[in-house]
Amino acid sequence: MTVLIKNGHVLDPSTGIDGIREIYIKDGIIITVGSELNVTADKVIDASGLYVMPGFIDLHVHLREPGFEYKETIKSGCAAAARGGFTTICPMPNTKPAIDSKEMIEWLKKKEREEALVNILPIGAVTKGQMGEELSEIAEMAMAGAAAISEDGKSVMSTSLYREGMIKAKEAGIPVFAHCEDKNLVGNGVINESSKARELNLPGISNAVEDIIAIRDILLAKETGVRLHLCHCSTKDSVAFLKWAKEEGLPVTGEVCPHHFTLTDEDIPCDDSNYKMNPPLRSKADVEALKEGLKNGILDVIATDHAPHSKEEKDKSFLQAPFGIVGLETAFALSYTELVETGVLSFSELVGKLSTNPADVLGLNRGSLKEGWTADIVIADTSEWYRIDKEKFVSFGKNTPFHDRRVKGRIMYTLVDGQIVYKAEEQQ
Ligand SMILES: NC(=O)N[C@@H](CC(=O)O)C(=O)O
Ligand SMILES: [Zn+2]
Repeated sequence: MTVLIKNGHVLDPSTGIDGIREIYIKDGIIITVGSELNVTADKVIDASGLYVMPGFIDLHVHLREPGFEYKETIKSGCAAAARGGFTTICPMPNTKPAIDSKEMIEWLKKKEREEALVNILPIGAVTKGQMGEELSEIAEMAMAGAAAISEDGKSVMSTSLYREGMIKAKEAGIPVFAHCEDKNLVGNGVINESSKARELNLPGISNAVEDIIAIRDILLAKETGVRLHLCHCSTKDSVAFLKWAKEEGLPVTGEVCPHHFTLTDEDIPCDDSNYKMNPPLRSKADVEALKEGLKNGILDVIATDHAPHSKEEKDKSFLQAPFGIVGLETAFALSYTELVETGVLSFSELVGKLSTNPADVLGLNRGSLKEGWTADIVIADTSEWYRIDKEKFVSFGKNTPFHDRRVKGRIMYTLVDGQIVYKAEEQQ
């Protein structure tokens, strides 16, 4: 099976290519990237006027299976990923049961082979059942294919247990992905602690809830030498701590979600739980610091924290609805519009944050259009403004604050292993 992608503007920070090229693919492998290749192929994709990039890699998604299939399944989550241009996704372990054993990782890998449209790299829980009491089988999970460990959804509050887990992760050669939230400090907070919280009469979540754990985890990484990745950074001090960690030469990276650099707490119009997520939408000063962090390379990765919930759950009030919003099908457009159109990042830098850098966090041979590498490729149109329509989402979750938002950046094709797994309606 051969594929030729013609006339597209290839944008690949890993090779520095930024211009019109042809890509020739055979049996799922990129054979040649060049000009006037003079080859015939079983399938030709005309990418005139479009950008051709390495497939995006999302280090932070929630697929909800097993246990919460009414929110999302592996199949529907993968379809949403493909529609969003993501060719590899890392599901977090906060399912029921939690992904906390070799058997559960093997189960997920089997599901990937049987029904996943995109690559799945599972993340194992730090503690058994995410109960924070006993470490899970970290070495065994790594052997079975866990790409990292994380307690996402919460922090491991026992510092000594977490330190032990980090040592195990280092021995197993996998990173730790940290959700930074001090459980004792957060109380019943549901929204950023600010005038908005007072206006809506809702209990607040202060920046310190995140910052205290962020610096603790960085210090633990310094002591143990484990590779640490801070999930969904939302505060200016998280960025400052990451900067310090990098200056110290620690193997620490940071991720930010599109909603955290696109919206502030001031944008919350009323008691609408589509604006409720963890960490919460923060202040203007925090958003500015996140953008600055993206620009100067302190924040390496853009991840979605795709957190689907049912309509019934999200129809509840801010106080009662669960935390989380969907992100796979809006991430590229929001990032392109908010960062590239405004000049915060070059387009190539954005592609780095969505593909090359997340690949580097996990040490993957992906996130590049190098010859000889797997043909995981995304093709996008950035020429036209359009409005996000949640009714078009293929994710079961429609819980987004971005319905009807004007954006640029539409995914036209997604290829995994050289196979088209998504094609925009307009191209069908
Ligand atoms: N981010 C969220 O608000 N929710 C996530 C958990 C998480 O990523 O912390 C979820 O699983 O729903
Ligand atoms: Zn989290």
